[in-house]
Amino acid sequence: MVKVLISDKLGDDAVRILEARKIEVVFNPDLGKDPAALKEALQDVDGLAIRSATKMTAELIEAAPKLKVIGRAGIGVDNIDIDAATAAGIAVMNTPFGNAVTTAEHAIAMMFAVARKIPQADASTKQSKWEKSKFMGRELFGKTLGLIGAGNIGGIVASRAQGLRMKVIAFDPFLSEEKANDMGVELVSLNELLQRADFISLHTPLNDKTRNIISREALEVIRPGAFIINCARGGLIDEDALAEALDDGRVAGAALDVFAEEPAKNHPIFERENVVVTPHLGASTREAQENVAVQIAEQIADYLLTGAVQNALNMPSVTADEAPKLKPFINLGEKLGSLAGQLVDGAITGISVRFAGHVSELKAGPIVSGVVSSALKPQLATVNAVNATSLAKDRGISITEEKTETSPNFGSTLTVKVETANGAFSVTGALFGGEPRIVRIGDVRLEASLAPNMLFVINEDKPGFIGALGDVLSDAKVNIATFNLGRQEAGGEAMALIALDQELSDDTLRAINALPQIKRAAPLKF
Ligand SMILES: NC(=O)C1=CN([C@@H]2O[C@H](COP(=O)(O)OP(=O)(O)OC[C@H]3O[C@@H](n4cnc5c(N)ncnc54)[C@H](O)[C@@H]3O)[C@@H](O)[C@H]2O)C=CC1
Ligand SMILES: O=C(O)C(=O)COP(=O)(O)O
Repeated sequence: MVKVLISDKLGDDAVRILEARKIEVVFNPDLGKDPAALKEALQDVDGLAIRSATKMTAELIEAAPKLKVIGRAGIGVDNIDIDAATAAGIAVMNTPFGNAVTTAEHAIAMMFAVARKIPQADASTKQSKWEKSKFMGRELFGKTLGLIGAGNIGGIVASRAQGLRMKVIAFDPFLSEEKANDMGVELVSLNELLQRADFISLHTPLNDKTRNIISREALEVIRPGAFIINCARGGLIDEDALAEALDDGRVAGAALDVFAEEPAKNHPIFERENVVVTPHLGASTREAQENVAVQIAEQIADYLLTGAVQNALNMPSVTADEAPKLKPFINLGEKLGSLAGQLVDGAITGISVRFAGHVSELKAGPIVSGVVSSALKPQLATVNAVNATSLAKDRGISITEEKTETSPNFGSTLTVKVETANGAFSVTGALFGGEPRIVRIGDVRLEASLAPNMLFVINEDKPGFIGALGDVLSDAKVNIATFNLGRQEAGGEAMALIALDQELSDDTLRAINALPQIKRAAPLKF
């Protein structure tokens, strides 16, 4: 039975959805905070659903031998070592839209809270102080809001702020002018934003480019009296420099939902009067949590049960409709890649996949990943379908695809060509009753299904060879299951793919290679 662990606080709907799909669920919402216990619990799970409290480090990923998917019920994935997950063949998914509105609303709420000192006024009033003049605020109308990052959440914040009649400018190097125009947002440089914005709100992911984007230097050029709102990630701001800027008045106030270290307790910035804080509540509404719980449970179940891939950060998407159509071709591609990868000599420099017939209408990415991972397997033990194309790229191996709509003799064929410095090897396959068959090797037609143990032979097409080969195998007590022959012309070069019931020993292989007609004999494993 497929097993999924939920190690963070997730809506009950997630458990209901997974169990309805006959998945065993272990729901322990406190496990994410206890890495040692989490490590133990990861031993035998196929899927993991998390929020931000669970930190999926390389060490934990390594300790999860069966894990196939990590599902983040939310947006930010900086708590997951995606490179380590990819290397381990684990799909990483998030729910990019489920909590975006809620988080944008929190940013707007925080902007109001810090501009009108609502939390401070609330606390004082409840202490019966009635400090009306102490809590003089700032109006948002007509002010400039500077967004650092204007994607999903930033875009929603922009539209809400425009409703408040604020002027919205943004620094986002990946946002096109066209999209910014559609949003009614003026694109500016980071420096210009810092100098012009009355309110600055952060909405980028945390990565090496964005870490400390509000640095000490940035705080030095910031428009005096600006407010900063951060509902994205703590690591985006140099917190020590912010504390100083708050103290000397350069920054009028800060509203922080997120912190470099979480949970943030006794943080020095809490002592500042002009700071409003919440405990990473951006996504915490009933609506958003329902959305992300349902979405991640469905994505994890789909992936584990059908192979459909949605919202993955390290794999191409495959819809639930596409998955069953792709599956047999992925299998065929893997077999062809494996055959070619086992037979080429020397480091692979290029892999090409030719799609002919109906298969050319399917999504190529997952099939190509299957081909590349199985072709590279004999040379790269760590390769898998998730990391195959990126590993190939790192090694300078060219990956090409070609599509033609017709396939003369079959409904669909896949041809895989693997190149090395010593030459190229190409093999074509098709599906017969949904099962992979080899239909051509190089220019030679032959028809063979694949078995766990096989022998590939190239020989001179002369009488007596098959009998001699049969004798060697029979002496070694190796039974021939199927024998598939092909040749271009009589008396020329012939080829055979032979399925064996037993594994070949080195001695038997030596004896086969010693046969006079033999040009090449190589064992294959599938
Ligand atoms: N406080 C909370 O509870 C929540 C926080 N978040 C955080 O909000 C972040 C943003 O979420 P979305 O808007 O959905 O992501 P998104 O991917 O739609 O938008 C991010 C934007 O940042 C931009 N960007 C990337 N690198 C940049 C850089 N170096 N400088 C400036 N802009 C850059 C991108 O081009 C993109 O437009 C998430 O990554 C997550 O960390 C998300 C949900 C809840
Ligand atoms: O979705 C995100 O990126 C968030 O930061 C939300 O975090 P949470 O699920 O509330 O721990």
